[in-house]
Amino acid sequence: MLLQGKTVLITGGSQGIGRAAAIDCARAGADVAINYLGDEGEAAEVVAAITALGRRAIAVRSDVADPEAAPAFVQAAVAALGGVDVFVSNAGICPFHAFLDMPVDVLERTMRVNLHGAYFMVQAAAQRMVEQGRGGAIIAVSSISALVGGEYQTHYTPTKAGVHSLMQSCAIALGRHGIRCNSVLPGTIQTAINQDDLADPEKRARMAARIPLGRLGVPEDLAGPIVFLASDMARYVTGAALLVDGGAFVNLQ
Ligand SMILES: NC(=O)C1=CN([C@@H]2O[C@H](COP(=O)(O)OP(=O)(O)OC[C@H]3O[C@@H](n4cnc5c(N)ncnc54)[C@H](OP(=O)(O)O)[C@@H]3O)[C@@H](O)[C@H]2O)C=CC1
Ligand SMILES: C[C@H](O)[C@@H]1OC(=O)[C@H](O)[C@@H]1O
Repeated sequence: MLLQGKTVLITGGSQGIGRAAAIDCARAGADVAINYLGDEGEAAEVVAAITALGRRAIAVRSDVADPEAAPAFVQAAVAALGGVDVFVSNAGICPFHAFLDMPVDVLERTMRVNLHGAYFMVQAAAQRMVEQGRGGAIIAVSSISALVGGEYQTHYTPTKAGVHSLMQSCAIALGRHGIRCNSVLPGTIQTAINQDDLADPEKRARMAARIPLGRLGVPEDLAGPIVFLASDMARYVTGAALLVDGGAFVNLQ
């Protein structure tokens, strides 16, 4: 099994992409700690699903935007599961809004959760990995939006470009410790984050029409690429960005 004996930490693991990644990491042999913010019931379901696979799991409720949350999450995972081998920085929000009247609080919250939150969490995980002295793998969930714009995502796309850039710089800073840092760039994946946006049938059809593989993504489409980057199969891969978008990005005409 690709992640046998590893401990994986995932932020935003209670639903969507984080949930699918948490369960597939467990299926690949890992014990898993998830962080989440809102629904305790959903987090408990993920823990139950992982336990049913014969792996250990914990859920820690905290806001990734809070700098104190990062060391606390890592410490809780170490206390319960024994260490940190893989860290997946996934938690994120995308409150769609027009540019010209963007409220300051929406802009700042999006930056704090998506970018500052990723920074604090990745830093705390890396500190622990360096202390352990056995290397590790860090994967950030960036986006196709790191490479292309969105009319109602002017506050969001810079955070995703930032997360991608964070992984590139961390690959350099942490390479000497045997810690690999990569990002995945999902296209449009049907989750709670875009439920309202994709409720417009015309927009949904337009988004799907530009995807060569012929459909929008589902969270499970990200799980395989994340497990791969977490595993020793990717042992010489660092500083890379893996588009997981059904081909949407390359489809100009
Ligand atoms: N869906 C898509 O099309 C794409 C998504 N992405 C990225 O994937 C990541 C996951 O998104 P997705 O699965 O779609 O979204 P979901 O809304 O389904 O899941 C988001 C997860 O993040 C958690 N979360 C949100 N805010 C915080 C916070 N402040 N602190 C801790 N946890 C938090 C949520 O917890 P809770 O539910 O408890 O609040 C939930 O577990 C995001 O970074 C997003 O930007 C990238 C490209 C495309
Ligand atoms: C939330 C969006 O639907 C989703 O998030 C992204 O990062 C991409 O822009 C997707 O379209």
